[in-house]
Amino acid sequence: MSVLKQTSNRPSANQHVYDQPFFKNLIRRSLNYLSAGYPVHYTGPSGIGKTTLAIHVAKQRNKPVTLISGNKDLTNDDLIGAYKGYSRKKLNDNFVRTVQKIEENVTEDWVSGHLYEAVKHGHTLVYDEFTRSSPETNNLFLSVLEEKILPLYGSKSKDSHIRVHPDFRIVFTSNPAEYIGVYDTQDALMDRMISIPLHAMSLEAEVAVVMERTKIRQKKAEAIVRFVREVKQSMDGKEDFLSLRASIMIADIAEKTSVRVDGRNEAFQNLCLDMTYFSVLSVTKDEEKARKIILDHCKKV
Ligand SMILES: Nc1ncnc2c1ncn2[C@@H]1O[C@H](COP(=O)(O)OP(=O)(O)OP(=O)(O)O)[C@@H](O)[C@H]1O
Repeated sequence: MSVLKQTSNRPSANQHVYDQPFFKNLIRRSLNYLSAGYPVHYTGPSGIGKTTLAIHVAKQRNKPVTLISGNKDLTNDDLIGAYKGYSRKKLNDNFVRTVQKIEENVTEDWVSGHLYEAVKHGHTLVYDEFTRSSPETNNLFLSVLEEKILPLYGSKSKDSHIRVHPDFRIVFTSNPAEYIGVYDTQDALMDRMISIPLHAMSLEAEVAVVMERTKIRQKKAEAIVRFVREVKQSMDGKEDFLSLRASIMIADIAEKTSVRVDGRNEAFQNLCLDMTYFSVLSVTKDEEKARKIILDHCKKV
């Protein structure tokens, strides 16, 4: 689990990607839902920008942002907190030389969980890939969303719960249920959030992201994005294969290692092959065909 705390709302590097009408509208709606008290949930295939968008939206609320990544090992102790470790106090009273009195005090120390802190102090929580955590762990969120309390189950705390701060909000993200390592989402939890399906970005938005992330020039970024999209299209446009990350990696490596972005350049062909071959092969299952598809599209660059 990772936690990110952010108090400032500096304009982020990806600001101009989100200035596009599609994102502007989506971000405005999301902020409205959050301010009305509803959690927002972005769902969609891997690598289309859900986490980046969720963090961007969360930052817009001008409250500290806490990021929790869902995983099967996430426990109530991680979320709520627990008494861990020991503090030991030893008093050696040797005032009278012949008499020795030793007093020992052992206490457990409370370590707050990330959800506890976020709920208590009114953070905006980004719960990334929440369906990778077990449904038992996610049950905690039912009480948080419905009763506005965080129950302190099994924490040995003398309090049974803490109240949710009125500013506390959650932005969830998830991959579709057919992904490996994803649990079925509980209807009760889904019922309490506003789920917005995200699909691949427009060409312009993808080019803007690639330029943002790699500082590559627009023409080269566009050529790379087009190449990846065309390969994807030749696989019936399967959404969850060859994400934006492939374009970012090709552009990044081409920039850092001075590979000329040109379909006739063998080094660029090899780069395109290395970045996409495994994904294409996983769909075609035919090595020759996979190579041909990639090289045919690469040579058009
Ligand atoms: N608006 C943006 N500005 C800059 N980079 C972006 C933007 N959106 C996405 N990216 C980059 O695209 C890549 C994929 O984005 P992200 O991790 O947010 O996708 P995701 O849908 O959450 O993926 P996953 O489901 O695999 O976690 C990352 O490298 C991210 O930094």
